[in-house]
Amino acid sequence: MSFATTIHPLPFSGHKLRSPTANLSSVKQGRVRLQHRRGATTAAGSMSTPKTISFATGNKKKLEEVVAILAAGGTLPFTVQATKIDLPELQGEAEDISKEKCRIAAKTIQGAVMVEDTSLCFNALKGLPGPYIKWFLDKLGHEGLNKMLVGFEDKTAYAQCIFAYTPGPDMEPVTFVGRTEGRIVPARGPHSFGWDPVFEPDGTGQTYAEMDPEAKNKISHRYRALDLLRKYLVSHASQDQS
Ligand SMILES: O=c1[nH]c(=O)c2ncn([C@@H]3O[C@H](COP(=O)(O)OP(=O)(O)OP(=O)(O)O)[C@@H](O)[C@H]3O)c2[nH]1
Ligand SMILES: [Mg+2]
Repeated sequence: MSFATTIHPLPFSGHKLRSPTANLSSVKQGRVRLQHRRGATTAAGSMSTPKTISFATGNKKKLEEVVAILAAGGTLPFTVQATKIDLPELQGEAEDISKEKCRIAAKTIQGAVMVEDTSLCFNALKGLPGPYIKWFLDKLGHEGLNKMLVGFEDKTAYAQCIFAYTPGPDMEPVTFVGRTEGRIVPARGPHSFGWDPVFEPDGTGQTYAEMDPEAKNKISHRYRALDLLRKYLVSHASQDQS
C-alpha cells in the first residue's frame, strides 16, 4: 500500500480552530484535507474508507486535539470534516455509548462519520465516574473530584477514549479504545480543558494541563484511540485513485 507522504492540514474554517478562543460555530463544517495519490490495488467494496469522513462532536477542544493528532500522524487517504452536532449524553457501557452516538450522528449526517466518547475512570470506584465524568466535573469541579477519593488510598485512574466509526447509516460502527493510566491529583496547570488539571498520567510528573499540547497528544487516551482508527481507515482505503 502506498500513500503520499505529504499531509495537507487545512485550518478548520479560517484558522479559527487553532485559536483557544475559537467559537464552536466557527468550526462548523471546517475541514482538514489529507491528500492521497495513486495506489495500486482496490480494497474491499462497500466497506472501503470513503474520501470524506465527518468528525461529529460538540466539543471544540476535542476537535482541536483530533486535528493536531491527525496532522502530526502523516499522510491519510481521506479528508476529515468537522461537523458540530449536539450529541446526546447516553447511559450504559462506554463502548455502547460511543456506538450509539455514532449511529445517531451517521443518521443525522447521512454519511460516513466518526465520534468519540471520553471517560475518566477511578479505580477505587470500579471505573466510575467513567462516561458520566461530564456531569461530575460540572457539578463537583476539580476539588470535588479529588474529594470523591478522600476515603481511598488508591488515587489511580485512567482516561479512556472510544472512537466509533461507520461508513454510513445502517452500518454497524466499529470501535477503537485508547487508555492512558494515571492518577487523580489536586488541580495543577491551566484550566482550559475539563479535568486535564487533575489527571496526572503515569511517568510524566505533570498533569495533562501542565503538559505542552504536543506532549499530551503523544500519550493521551485520545491519541491512542485515534491512532488505531487511523490505521484501520488507512488499511481499508481504496488505492485505486485513477
Ligand atoms: O480534561 C479533559 N481532557 C480531555 O482530554 C477530555 N476529553 C473529554 N473531556 C471531557 O470529558 C467529558 C466527556 O464527555 P463526552 O465524551 O460526552 O464529551 P462532550 O459531550 O464534551 O463532547 P461530544 O460528546 O459532543 O463529543 C466532557 O466533559 C469533556 O469536556 C476531557 N477533559
Ligand atoms: Mg457528549
